[in-house]
Parts: sequence; structure tokens; C-alpha cells
Amino acid sequence: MTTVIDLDDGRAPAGSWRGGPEGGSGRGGGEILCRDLVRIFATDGVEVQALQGLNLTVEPGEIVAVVGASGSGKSTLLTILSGLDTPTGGTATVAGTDLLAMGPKARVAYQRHTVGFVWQQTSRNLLPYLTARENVLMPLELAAPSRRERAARARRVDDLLDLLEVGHVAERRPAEMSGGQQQRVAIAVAMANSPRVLLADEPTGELDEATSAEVLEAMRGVNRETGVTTLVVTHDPTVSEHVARTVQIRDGRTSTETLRRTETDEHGQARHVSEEFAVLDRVGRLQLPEDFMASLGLRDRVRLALEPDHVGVWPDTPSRAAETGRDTGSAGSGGSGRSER
Ligand SMILES: Nc1ncnc2c1ncn2[C@@H]1O[C@H](COP(=O)(O)OP(=O)(O)OP(=O)(O)O)[C@@H](O)[C@H]1O
Repeated sequence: MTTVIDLDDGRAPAGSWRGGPEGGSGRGGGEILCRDLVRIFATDGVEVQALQGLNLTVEPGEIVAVVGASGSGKSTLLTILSGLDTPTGGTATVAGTDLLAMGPKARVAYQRHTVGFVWQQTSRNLLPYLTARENVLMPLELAAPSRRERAARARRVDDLLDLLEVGHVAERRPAEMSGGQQQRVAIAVAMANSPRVLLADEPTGELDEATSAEVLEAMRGVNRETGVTTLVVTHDPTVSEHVARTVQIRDGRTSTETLRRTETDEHGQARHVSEEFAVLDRVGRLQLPEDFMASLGLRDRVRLALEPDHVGVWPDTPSRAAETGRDTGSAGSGGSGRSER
């Protein structure tokens, strides 16, 4: 079911789910491409499967939010995509770079030129003893000290600070800026070397709601202005109001996606239309939403029936079995519903 909501409200009601192609929206090569990604951590003989066959495609120029409960694997995914960690299995390609095949030199080049990062902690993004201007200049000088003229570098810094609307704090150090200003400067730092992909891990985690919205809008603005492919990992439940696509991770796999677009109705009024999809992988696995499972008492085993335009799922209870059998029979084809020979 498509859900229509007012622009001002902006919140997508729960309860409508659609089976969609794996990864949701239209698929091409993918600027970020993860296939069956697995990451197993072993500590003291205990194995934790942080990623359990995760599939994700992000198209060039897209901005996508990744949400999920604590421990679902969001940071593990981002750490792999940023080149700081290596997956245990599967494939991960970012801007054409195979992350499993990178040597140490290629890894440094990848982190300097291909991806930019924004982390939750300002201390990880900005050097405290440098001004905003000096912080943005630093990656430019580290990456190619001789390739750009001093004046061109200075122009680039000014342009980025203006784009992020923090030109007025250019001469301030992080301690002299608000949290929101610090994160805007951090985005400017991440964009200094014109990366193809911008990765952000909880960039609004330490901000209040209003400032979070401003920072997310700033990221969206940078995505729109520069075309940088952007992936934002967040706990922020309002993030889907700022991006067209939100991917939910559950137990180390992508489970659902929310797609959002703006439509103009017959009265010329703009409205956001929001649809939620369950993600179906290549071999036909999908995760049923937890509330659906709880509501119908679905567990361990369910009955399936192929209908002309949908697949039915029923609890494995005797009373329902008879009904399922009837439905299956009427459709003329069965999934794992009762079959009579
Ligand atoms: N270095 C590590 N060693 C052992 N286990 C780890 C390590 N890093 C993550 N894990 C485990 O992997 C799982 C996923 O962790 P991850 O940090 O990716 O989740 P998350 O969704 O980012 O959570 P949060 O929102 O709380 O940051 C968790 O069970 C976590 O305890």
C-alpha cells in the first residue's frame, strides 16, 4: 500500500510493506555494491556474526540512510566501506575498487581520494588546535601538496565552507563552534579532496533534534550540489524525512527499505509519498517484520501459497491449515501450502 503524507508531517506510518527487488530501487552497476557480505568477529573463542550476508546497492549520486537497532551491524558495514576493516566473506566494491583485494598502498589512496568520512565524535573529525579553515586545508595539503596552487587550495576551502554555510566560523577552533557547526566543518573536511563517496557514521549522534535536521539537510545539499554518493548510518528515526531512500539493517542483513518521493496532487499541492518494502535477496529470502510475526504468531514454520498476484503466508496451525489448503487449491498453484495428490 502506498502511503501519502503531508509535507509538514513528513512521517511515514508503519504497517505497509511491499516485497521488492533486492535492494529496492532500480539497479545498475552501483557506486557501492555489497554482495553476501559477512563479517565474523572472534573474541575469546566466541564468534559474533556482525554481518550475515548483507546485500546493498547504492547508485552513483544517490543519498541513502542506513538505520537499525543497536548491534545490527551498521558500524561494521561502514568500517568496511571506509577501508578500515576487511570482511570475512562476500564482495564489496566502492567506486570500482574491490575492497577485498586492496593492498596497503591502494588502501591509503582509497581513503585519501575515493571516500570521505564523517564520524560521530568531533574529536575524530577535526584537529582541536586548528581553525575550521586549517582543518579543511589539511587533507588538501596531505593529498597533493604540489598539485594545486596555494591560491586554488584557499579558494577550494572557502567554497566548501560557504557550501556548508560555515564561512563565518572559518577562523574559529572546534571548541569555539557549536556542535552543528563542527559537524558542518567535518563534512567540508570530508569533501576536501572531492571523494566519489561520502560515508557518515552517526553524524548527528551528539546533536539535538533541530541541529540534527540541519546537519542532515546540509549533507543532502552537498549530495545535490556535488553529486557525491552518500551513505549515512544513523539511529535518528527522522532521517527518512531527509533522504529518498532508507535501508534498515536487522541482524546483519538488509531487511526493509523506505522509498520517498514528492508528488504534486490535483490541487497543485506537494506531498511526500512514502512506501516501505521488504528486501528480497537473490535466493528469495526476506525478513518478515517483527510486528507482523508477533501479530499472527508466526514462528519456526509457515505455510505459503502462490496466488495470481501475491504470496500468502499463514501460521502453521491446524485451523489455518484447512483455509490455506482451500486458498492454495483455488489459485491452482501451491508454494509450501498443503498439496493433495
Ligand atoms: N571488534 C569487534 N569485536 C567483537 N565483536 C564486535 C566488534 N565490532 C562489533 N562487534 C559486534 O558486532 C555486532 C554489530 O556491531 P556494530 O557496531 O556493527 O552494530 P551497530 O548497528 O553499529 O550498533 P550501534 O548502533 O550500537 O553502534 C555487535 O554484536 C557487536 O558487539
